Amino acid sequence: MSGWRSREARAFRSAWAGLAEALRTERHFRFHAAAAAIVVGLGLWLDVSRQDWLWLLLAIAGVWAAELINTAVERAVDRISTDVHPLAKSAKDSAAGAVLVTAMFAVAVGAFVLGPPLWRMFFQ
Ligand SMILES: Nc1ncnc2c1ncn2[C@@H]1O[C@H](COP(=O)(O)OP(=O)(O)OP(=O)(O)O)[C@@H](O)[C@H]1O
Repeated sequence: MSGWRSREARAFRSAWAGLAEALRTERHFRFHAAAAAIVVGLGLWLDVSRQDWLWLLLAIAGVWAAELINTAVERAVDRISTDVHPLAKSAKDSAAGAVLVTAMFAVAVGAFVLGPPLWRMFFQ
């Protein structure tokens, strides 16, 4: 393999390892992965439109990406020092806030996209 290709392959393997490690070690990430699996299952079952799939996938990707960045911030902060410090708290709280924002967006998308067909199915 050429140098460029092997560098790309290594970068891809590292990125994949980061995702796999988060799945293995981060409780919150596993929760989001399970939620995503349920949403995808519901989307298939309710046969949502292609446009709605884009919203659902955007919401899932946003939460996963924010959760991975949150994990990276937590580990980088702890790598520097585990001492209690207001800046360490601020960095971790901000990163957690990013996850919260994307999770709220995902809940809204889920309610808009899956709410009406679920309502029709169970109550009409
Ligand atoms: N070094 C620190 N200095 C001050 N406050 C901290 C420090 N480390 C953590 N905290 C506070 O504790 C909270 C939880 O931090 P922690 O590193 O345990 O992450 P977590 O949210 O429990 O995530 P996880 O369960 O994925 O490890 C942070 O959001 C922050 O408010």
